[in-house]
Amino acid sequence: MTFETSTMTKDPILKVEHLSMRFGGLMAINDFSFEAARGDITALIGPNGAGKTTVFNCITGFYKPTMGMITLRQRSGKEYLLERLPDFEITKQAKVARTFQNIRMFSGLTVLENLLVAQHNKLMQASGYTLLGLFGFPAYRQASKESIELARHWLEKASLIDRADDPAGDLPYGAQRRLEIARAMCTGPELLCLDEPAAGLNPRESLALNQLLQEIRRDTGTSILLIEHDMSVVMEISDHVVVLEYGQKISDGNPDFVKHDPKVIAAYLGVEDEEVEEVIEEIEEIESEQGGINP
Ligand SMILES: Nc1ncnc2c1ncn2[C@@H]1O[C@H](COP(=O)(O)OP(=O)(O)OP(=O)(O)O)[C@@H](O)[C@H]1O
Repeated sequence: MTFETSTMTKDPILKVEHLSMRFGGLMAINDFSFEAARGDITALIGPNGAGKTTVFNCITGFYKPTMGMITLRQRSGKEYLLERLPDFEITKQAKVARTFQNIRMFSGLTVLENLLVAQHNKLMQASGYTLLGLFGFPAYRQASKESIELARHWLEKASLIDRADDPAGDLPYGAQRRLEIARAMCTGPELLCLDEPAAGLNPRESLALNQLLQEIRRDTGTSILLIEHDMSVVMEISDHVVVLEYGQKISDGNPDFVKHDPKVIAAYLGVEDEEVEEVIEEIEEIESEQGGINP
């Protein structure tokens, strides 16, 4: 289950090139390009309505972009042009998993059952897609055993093992968010896309989320792309931050670079360019007093 960090390369797993998305008269994304490195946690941030979810929806196949190329390169070297694939193939073949801004799970099923449902494709394949296969094939029995083991593994990682037999809908909000991530991990993704995973979490739940994501990166080498408004999460766990404003990229670099970038500060605070220097000075003062800032 562990990934050899020594074999981890910094080649891009995802390349988004000249992406544009038009909704009628609105150009929601305009000639947007960025790369996410394999094994990194890359954060996509920006003010409300900047276009972050639209970019996610293009990557995961919910929208077909008006223009542009989205290339996913797996560890094996196999490449997929995501803008040409239907969404189910993006999950199944290209191995991109996602979670949503609003939690989506089977709340009447148990926590464990939610993770087994996520492995449905693998189990059906092992059954040979026949009823007889479901009952008779040793391959199915083996796959079924492996699915339960994988589910238990991710329940432990997400600190949910004690709740395995409870209905998913009974879990507290932060635990439901971790369940969504555990469920996505059960599909064995190469790229995990998380849409605002920290939304609505209290500080303790937020810390548990940070730890889970860092563990996923460290132990599996899975690349993570996340949209997040909570800057404490972004700055704490990201290797790379890309900033969008009005559908265009305004900054791209490591968290330290981005949080001091005048363009980012101006975008978040809505101040004029000439006021930015003044604001940076104020922020630096606060930073030296408190030991950390958010743009
Ligand atoms: N299906 C759609 N049809 C029409 N306009 C849309 C659609 N989806 C998004 N938009 C518009 O595209 C722009 C970007 O929206 P998007 O949801 O991608 O921004 P966001 O950065 O994710 O915002 P937030 O942080 O508030 O979630 C907005 O002006 C939004 O109203």
